[in-house]
Amino acid sequence: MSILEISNLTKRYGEELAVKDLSFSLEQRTSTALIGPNGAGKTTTLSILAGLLKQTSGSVQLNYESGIGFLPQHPQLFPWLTALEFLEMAARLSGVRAKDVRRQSIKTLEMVGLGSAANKKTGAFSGGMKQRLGLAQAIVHQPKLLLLDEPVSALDPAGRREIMDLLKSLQHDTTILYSTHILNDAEEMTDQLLFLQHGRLVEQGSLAEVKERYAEPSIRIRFQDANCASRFAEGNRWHAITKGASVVLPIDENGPQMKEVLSVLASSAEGIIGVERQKATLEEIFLKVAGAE
Ligand SMILES: Nc1ncnc2c1ncn2[C@@H]1O[C@H](COP(=O)(O)OP(=O)(O)OP(=O)(O)O)[C@@H](O)[C@H]1O
Repeated sequence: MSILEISNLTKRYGEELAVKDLSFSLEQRTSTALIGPNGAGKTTTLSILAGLLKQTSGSVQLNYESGIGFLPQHPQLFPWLTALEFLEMAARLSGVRAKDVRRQSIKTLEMVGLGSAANKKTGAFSGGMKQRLGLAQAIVHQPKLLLLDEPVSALDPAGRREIMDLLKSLQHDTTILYSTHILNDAEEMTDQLLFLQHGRLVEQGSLAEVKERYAEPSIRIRFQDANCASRFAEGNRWHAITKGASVVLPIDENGPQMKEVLSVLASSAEGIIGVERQKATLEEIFLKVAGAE
């Protein structure tokens, strides 16, 4: 069952059309990545869904009663409060029962890796710590729907890893819609991908579907080192692209040219480690989708 249905959502800021005729739905307990370049309309969409902004037209239908958790792109924390004071306030505002506020706040701070900073003032927090506390206020009341605007962009790789793992652990009973610029993260946790460009949905589907749609037949030949790779690529007739110690050939592994490539590899190339089918990364697909507009 879908938990949220968005139909023909449009938002204008005066003359500026920030979101155009957007339709999609979120199935229960799935995660959806909203990706797109700067100004694509991600924040506008999430803010409408969170009820902070009113759409110009179109509908948002929420098919359940319980609350929503929202992490804005730049969470407002009160610098004079400690992390625990802030989170207790957020817990009360989002309807956590008075007797559970303290326990639930401490538990949530621990979940986001801020257990030892509970009594520090948020004014002294680093960007990453602020992001974690922002996430804590979004999940402190255990919402069934989480809307997260760039949840990991302010974090370093280790912090991103930790928060992605936390989000994945929430997935079993939460529906998550998050925007991100970091395509590796989207690749890691997503049941549905939504590509926004100039406010329009330009591509949509599961990661596997989208990858299949943009898959271009090619093979990657891995060599011991970059010298072997460039020697093989030199003067070749397959439009080879050398990438470090690998050579990518834009040919179909099941096509007629493959036999020829294999016979050259068998007879002359040194330092070959392996041959594999080349898979498109989300980054490459994103550039293609964005470039095609
Ligand atoms: N309050 C506003 N008034 C006027 N125009 C706005 C306002 N907020 C956003 N816009 C415009 O709407 C468009 C979409 O902006 P939005 O912030 O939703 O994009 P985004 O995908 O979240 O971008 P980013 O990745 O940079 O956060 C942009 O062209 C932006 O300039």
